[in-house]
Amino acid sequence: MADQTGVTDQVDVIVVGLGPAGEMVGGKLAQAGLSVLGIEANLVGGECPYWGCNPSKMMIRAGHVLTEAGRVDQLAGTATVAPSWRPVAARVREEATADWDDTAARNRFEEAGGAFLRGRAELTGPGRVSVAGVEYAATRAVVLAAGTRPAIPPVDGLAETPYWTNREAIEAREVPESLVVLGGGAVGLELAQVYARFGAAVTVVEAHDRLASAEEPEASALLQEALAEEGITVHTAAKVSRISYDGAHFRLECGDDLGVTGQRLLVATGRRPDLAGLQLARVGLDPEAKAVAVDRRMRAGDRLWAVGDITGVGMFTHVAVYQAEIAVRDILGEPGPAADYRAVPRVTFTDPEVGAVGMTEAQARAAGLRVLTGVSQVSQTARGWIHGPGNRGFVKLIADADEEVLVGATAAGPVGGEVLSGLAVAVAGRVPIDTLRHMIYAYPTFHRGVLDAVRDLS
Ligand SMILES: Cc1cc2nc3c(=O)[nH]c(=O)nc-3n(C[C@H](O)[C@H](O)[C@H](O)COP(=O)(O)OP(=O)(O)OC[C@H]3O[C@@H](n4cnc5c(N)ncnc54)[C@H](O)[C@@H]3O)c2cc1C
Ligand SMILES: NC(=O)c1ccc[n+]([C@@H]2O[C@H](COP(=O)([O-])OP(=O)(O)OC[C@H]3O[C@@H](n4cnc5c(N)ncnc54)[C@H](O)[C@@H]3O)[C@@H](O)[C@H]2O)c1
Repeated sequence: MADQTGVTDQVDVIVVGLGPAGEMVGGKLAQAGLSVLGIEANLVGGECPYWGCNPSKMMIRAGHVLTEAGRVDQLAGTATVAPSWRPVAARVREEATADWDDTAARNRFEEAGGAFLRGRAELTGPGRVSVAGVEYAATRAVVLAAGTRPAIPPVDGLAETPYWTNREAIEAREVPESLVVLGGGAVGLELAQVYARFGAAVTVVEAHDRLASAEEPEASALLQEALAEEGITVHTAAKVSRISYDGAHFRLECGDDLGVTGQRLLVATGRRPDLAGLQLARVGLDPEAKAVAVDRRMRAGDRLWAVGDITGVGMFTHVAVYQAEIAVRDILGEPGPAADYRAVPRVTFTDPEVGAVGMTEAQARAAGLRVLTGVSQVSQTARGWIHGPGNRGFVKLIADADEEVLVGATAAGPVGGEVLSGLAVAVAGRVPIDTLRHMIYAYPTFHRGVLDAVRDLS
């Protein structure tokens, strides 16, 4: 096999899937001296560098530049802005993805000492995996790191249409005249705003009664307002009953009185692992489960570990690589802390950017905590006032009144994901609220809004 180098049928460790999680586990175990076989069906690096985090953030960066340039008239003179998708598509091709070529990542893995096999793996039993009918055995560990794929809802007609997932949206060489985005979560919102900023007439259709429903309701309201201001149409609580395509346009039927049309349709309704395809039942695990259940050391069974999105936790690259480090330590028998998800940070890179960590207010109340909340508005801070146009946002803190620590926080605004950093430390480190109230915050920063929110806790 052309893609097969130094592959033997018995190794210490087999890693199934070389996305951010599997690449890290495989590379580190190989560097530690174990014989590692890494199996990847598609591109070494996974979803994040080729169709996820990196190219989408390059697109978002370009959209932000356009919007900032549009504010010159209000702040600094005059500017004429003429959006062009050409440099964006070129940068995604040339800089982010090397035209979807994983040679560099594969070399990196092999230079770390791993043996690489391109193919789709399935489990054949404990410690055993097969690819294209050839079986491989691992004496020490099989690590499942097969990630997820888009969850396509069973809407009548959808499967017969040429809909986009994140992959086509990232690979696009042109901006459609109109785009319908099904799903108002992270993928849908980030890409909806990018495409709108480059001239598409965008409609977001969300089943839940608010956008970004995993986050604070204040974040949902903020995003809805910001998107509307940019001309994006948002339908929430929309139940799509049928989708059709007439060769030029998609049409979504949402009940009796709403029909939505667009030249392209992006389906962004979540992601699921393909557990049946991995033949999970052959190692005694439930292939119908939503994710592979793991303990706090990423163990999923006898000589079996799972890391990354396939575990259903977080579904972020930073969680995937966090779990990978824990699995590496556990497989090597090294000491170190077990997984702790109390302070998982997450950022939706819209404008305003929504950063959050730990629990939302609703989650804290559902957990039975005696909850205090504190809110400040970016526009009412000195920095927000100086910033002017584009200063929408807030800080919301969730505190455990008995423990006198923060258990969650949201920082939404121009650099919400960066403001989040201190809040993530406060939640992870259980910094006493009294300390947060009496420490010094640099003037005039966006993060000074945290002090106003701390003072507002009640
Ligand atoms: C549009 C978009 C934007 C995103 N933006 C961000 C962001 O800004 N920040 C963030 O933290 N996260 C972001 N994410 C999420 C991030 O991409 C994932 O959390 C991350 O890629 C998970 O890594 P993973 O290794 O678990 O899985 P994946 O990256 O999905 O990698 C799994 C790999 O396993 C391979 N595979 C699957 N089945 C098999 C098999 N049977 N045999 C062999 N190989 C197999 C796949 O081909 C794939 O390469 C984004 C996702 C999307 C879709
Ligand atoms: N910035 C980031 O870190 C980032 C960016 C993009 C994606 N991601 C990750 O990728 C994963 C997938 O993102 P996603 O946005 O696809 O999933 P998601 O679960 O975040 O959002 C999916 C949305 O689609 C809606 N939905 C589901 N079925 C629907 C239907 N039939 N009609 C209308 N709406 C429907 C849901 O209510 C939800 O709001 C996320 O878990 C996220 O962790 C992260």
